[in-house]
Amino acid sequence: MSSSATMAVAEVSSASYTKARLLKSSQISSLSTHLHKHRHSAFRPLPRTQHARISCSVAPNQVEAPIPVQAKDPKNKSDCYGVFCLTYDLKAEEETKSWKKLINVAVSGAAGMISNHLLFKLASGEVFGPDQPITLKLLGSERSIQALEGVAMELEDSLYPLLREVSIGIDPYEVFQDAEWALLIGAKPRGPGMERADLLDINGQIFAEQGKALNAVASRNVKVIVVGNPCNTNALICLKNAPNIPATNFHALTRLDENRAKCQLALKAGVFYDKVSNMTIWGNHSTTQVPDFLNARIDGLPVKEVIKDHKWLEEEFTEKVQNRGGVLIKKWGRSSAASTAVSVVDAIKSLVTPTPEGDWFSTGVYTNGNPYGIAEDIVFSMPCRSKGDGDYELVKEVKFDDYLWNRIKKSEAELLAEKRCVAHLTGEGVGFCDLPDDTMLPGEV
Ligand SMILES: NC(=O)C1=CN([C@@H]2O[C@H](COP(=O)(O)OP(=O)(O)OC[C@H]3O[C@@H](n4cnc5c(N)ncnc54)[C@H](OP(=O)(O)O)[C@@H]3O)[C@@H](O)[C@H]2O)C=CC1
Ligand SMILES: O=C([O-])CC(=O)C(=O)O
Repeated sequence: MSSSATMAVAEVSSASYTKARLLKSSQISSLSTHLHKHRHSAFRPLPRTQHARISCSVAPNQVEAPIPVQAKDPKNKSDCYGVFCLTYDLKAEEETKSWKKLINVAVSGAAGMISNHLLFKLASGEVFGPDQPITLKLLGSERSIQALEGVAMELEDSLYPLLREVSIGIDPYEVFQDAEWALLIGAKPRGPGMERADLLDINGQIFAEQGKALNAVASRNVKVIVVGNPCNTNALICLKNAPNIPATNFHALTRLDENRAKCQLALKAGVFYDKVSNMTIWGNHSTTQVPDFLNARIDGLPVKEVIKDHKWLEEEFTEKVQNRGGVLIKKWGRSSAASTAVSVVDAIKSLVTPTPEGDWFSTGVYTNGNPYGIAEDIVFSMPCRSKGDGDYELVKEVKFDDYLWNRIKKSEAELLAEKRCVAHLTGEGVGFCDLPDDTMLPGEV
């Protein structure tokens, strides 16, 4: 069925929304963009017109007039934004076997810089594929709700055929409802003079609340990618607050570090970066992270056989990757946003497509029964493979030498200290911060 056939829409007035509060006219765009009600939201504008789901039963190459269906019970009607309230009966489309079932993707910090790149990639089909319709559920805050409306308007204006529904809200218990992917990007940036312990506490509270919300309302198999820093410990807090979701479903984003490491090795070896494989980032997404040149390969060969300057590998290369984010901030005046969004795309794709034979990817995952001897009960970046089903397994065939292992232990010590610092947020007692030294996020150098 052509996408134009699937896009037949109509709108139905619903008298049943008697409790509706009207948007101020200045808040209503010419496209009738609006927010629907938000149960716990401080910001609860409601539309003048209720749009109902439309049945669109068509045979291939035929477009039938859309058949209005009963407006849903307002209590059950999911929130939606503007043109995305005009939806399609996917069941009819599924009969054609050409579309997959709609997938629900929740994004926090949706009005931020990373999201400004990521959302458009998600909507375009670049991430989940050209036959995968998508719902975007965008989480903001009172501070960002206007900006979030702007984001939703830009999504409307982009006319993505795969983007079927967009909702915006400030309550994670609403926005995360039935989420199958949760991309947790929103977090307070560390300001001048702020202690790492303060950042852990402030952002930890955000991730504790969001973990609880996911636990309560998300799909039982939701995959969670934590981007907001400090992402490893935020991911740990999140998973501890979501005991009904498998801990293996939580990831801290270290894919940007992997991509940065591949780029530096390619530059040094004088090859295009697609020749670099088996790149592991071990540990924390911080300046203690360990880009592993012992197991990585260039054109199928061990890196150390291709790059003979081992001093460069141990010193310059490692520091370059660890500090790349900070150097970029100095140039740009803000942290990596586009390349982070690209790396989120890579991270998701690595989980939904089978890993190429012999290769692997890095992601920060829960260390429960890891084969390497890394401390249990933290979120640590390690080498993984996926069958493409959204899950992963740890790669066993990696080797260690003293250099690599000592570095891994340093990052492990940092993560254990971060964990002690947030014990009050993981339900494990009183938080006590004895961070080894004030190690930094990649962007803080
Ligand atoms: N893991 C990785 O590889 C990388 C991680 N990052 C991290 O990703 C996160 C987002 O980066 P980016 O999109 O560039 O940042 P932005 O500053 O553009 O957006 C961050 C969003 O976080 C939200 N936020 C939540 N709590 C607060 C708070 N207390 N104060 C201010 N804002 C808050 C805001 O949204 P709202 O008001 O809607 O809640 C804001 O829009 C940061 O933590 C950054 O350090 C960045 C690059 C790489
Ligand atoms: O510290 C930051 O916000 C930026 C960051 O994580 C990175 O560039 O890797």
